[in-house]
Amino acid sequence: MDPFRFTIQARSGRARVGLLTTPHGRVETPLFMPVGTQGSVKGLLPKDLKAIGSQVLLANTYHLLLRPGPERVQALGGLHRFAGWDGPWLTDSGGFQVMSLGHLRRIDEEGVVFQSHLDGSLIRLTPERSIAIQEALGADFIMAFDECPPYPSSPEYLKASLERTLRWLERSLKAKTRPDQALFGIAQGGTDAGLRALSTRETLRFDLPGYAIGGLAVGETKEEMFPMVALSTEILPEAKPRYLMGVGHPEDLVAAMGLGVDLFDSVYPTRTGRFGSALVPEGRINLKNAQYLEDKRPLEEGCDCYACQTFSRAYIAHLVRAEEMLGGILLSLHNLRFLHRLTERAREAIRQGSYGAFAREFAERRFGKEI
Ligand SMILES: Cc1ccc(CCc2c3nc[nH]c3cc3c(=O)[nH]c(N)nc23)cc1
Repeated sequence: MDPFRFTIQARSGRARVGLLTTPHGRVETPLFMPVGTQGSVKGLLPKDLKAIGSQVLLANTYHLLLRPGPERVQALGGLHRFAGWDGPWLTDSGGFQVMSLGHLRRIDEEGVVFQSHLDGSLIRLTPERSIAIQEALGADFIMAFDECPPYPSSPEYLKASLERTLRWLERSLKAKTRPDQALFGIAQGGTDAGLRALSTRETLRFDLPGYAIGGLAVGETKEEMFPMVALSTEILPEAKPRYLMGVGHPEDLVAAMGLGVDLFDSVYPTRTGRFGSALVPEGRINLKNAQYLEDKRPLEEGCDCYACQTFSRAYIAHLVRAEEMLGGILLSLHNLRFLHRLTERAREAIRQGSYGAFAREFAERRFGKEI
């Protein structure tokens, strides 16, 4: 039986509720995946992540290659055992992080050569090596080795890059040996509609358990990004999960779920939490702002998370000012719970056939009035 079955449970417009089976349990989509780049979601305990409804965690090939190394993680039982998360893991293929983090020295047909951002040593990543690393780490979902072109890029560059990414997808698939891992292809093409359609269609020639929409959330405007998301989900097969990489603002999740996206990731909720901000229905509040020092209310009225059930905005504002670790921890916990509650409510609305009303209500609260 297929270890990665995806069945649609309900539809409302283009939005859909899916059930995705993995070797580490079944998950319900649409869902948001917390980013644990180095094998840890910064400041949060796996048991607390489970308690707030996290289903799939993300880790990174680039970072774990540099430290502690895939062989060590494998020898210690793989990601699930090593990092104490027995639910599904997803690893990115490393190319994106090389572009955005490492000191990229060369990119050619073979792969990329980059300098480690830790010790400056030269490292080569190829499709074959990326797959081997992801197999050693043992994630349930692994990504094909791709190039995410910088934004903006010329149509000529975008075309050459997406063609190379397709050759790298073929090499990634050939290098795969584990049947208990699902390889996702990643469509590129930037914000050029013709090239986006071309890349998506060519990626679909590979029969894969899921497809990622890559090359977006790299600095383009929402006006440029969303037509590409809409175009992608028109072409991608209904029966397979769609993963929009790097999208994590609440309003963007609501819009993209309405366009039929199933999986999301972003560092936004945890990073903005560490920087002292809380996600609320109206948008975001920055607890560094003095107005919260007397505010007895929870971060968000009606939120069921430990931070909102236990502490006031005043206390968390104090922690943030005092640079106490607990400040960032409580805000990260709340922000992730906020996104998990958002996707839970979205799934419920889809089951009721009323996703449109859900999206409208969300937009009214988010954009209807100033904070
Ligand atoms: C741990 C982890 C962090 C981040 C990611 C996704 C990182 C990410 C993007 N983030 C924003 N836009 C993005 C585009 C791409 C892309 O085109 N290709 C790949 N491989 N990753 C992307 C995956 C895992």
